[in-house]
Amino acid sequence: MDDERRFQEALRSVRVWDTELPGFDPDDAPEEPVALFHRWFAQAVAADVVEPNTMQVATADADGHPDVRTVILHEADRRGWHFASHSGSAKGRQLAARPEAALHFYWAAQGRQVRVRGRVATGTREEAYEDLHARTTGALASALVSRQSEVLASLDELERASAAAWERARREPGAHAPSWTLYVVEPREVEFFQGDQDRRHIRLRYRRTPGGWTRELLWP
Ligand SMILES: Cc1cc2nc3c(=O)[nH]c(=O)nc-3n(C[C@H](O)[C@H](O)[C@H](O)COP(=O)(O)O)c2cc1C
Repeated sequence: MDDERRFQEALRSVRVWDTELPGFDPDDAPEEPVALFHRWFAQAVAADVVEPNTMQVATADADGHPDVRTVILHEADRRGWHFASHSGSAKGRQLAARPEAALHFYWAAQGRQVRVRGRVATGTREEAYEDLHARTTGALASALVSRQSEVLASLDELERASAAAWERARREPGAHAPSWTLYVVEPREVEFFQGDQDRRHIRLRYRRTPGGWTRELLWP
């Protein structure tokens, strides 16, 4: 059997939501989307969802071509959804030129998806510093290797730069990582999707309106 055939068989053998899924009553949803996100996040942790704090961030480049990657959620509050990265990376440059993003969470064990769209605010240098130094030595070492998304000549070069960054992070825990930047996606629209075995999926969208948030159901 060739690889393509094996791939197709593996693909068709996968079942989606072949498990007990939680319910979701939109009438019981709070007025603000971040409150529902907090509720769902706590339920994801309780349900042992693997790495529920990872999310996909979509941006667009100067030609309008979409781009997407995974990052770690650092906070979700009234301001928005926070993550951190290097200002010189592809996403950093794209956000500097066009500060708009979409976020995506998928928690498979619960058949839940959360989507956020909005403008992206850049945190201050102090906020980025505080955010980074509240994290692990590994996070600091990684931030000190600041050439994210540049072409790498060899794995040896990475090995040397990483070893030097770990050594510095251990010796100088207060070191600055100048390109490390905090980004906050300020929600304009947030959608909560609850999958259902009978495919009567529930979608609840929050839209920011002058008076606050409008909630509406969407056809699945
Ligand atoms: C689970 C996981 C978590 C990640 N977290 C971050 C993160 O918090 N910040 C970050 O800059 N990159 C993170 N990355 C790496 C990004 O996905 C991506 O490779 C990198 O940021 C370069 O993206 P860009 O070229 O679009 O800028 C993570 C990757 C994975 C798989």
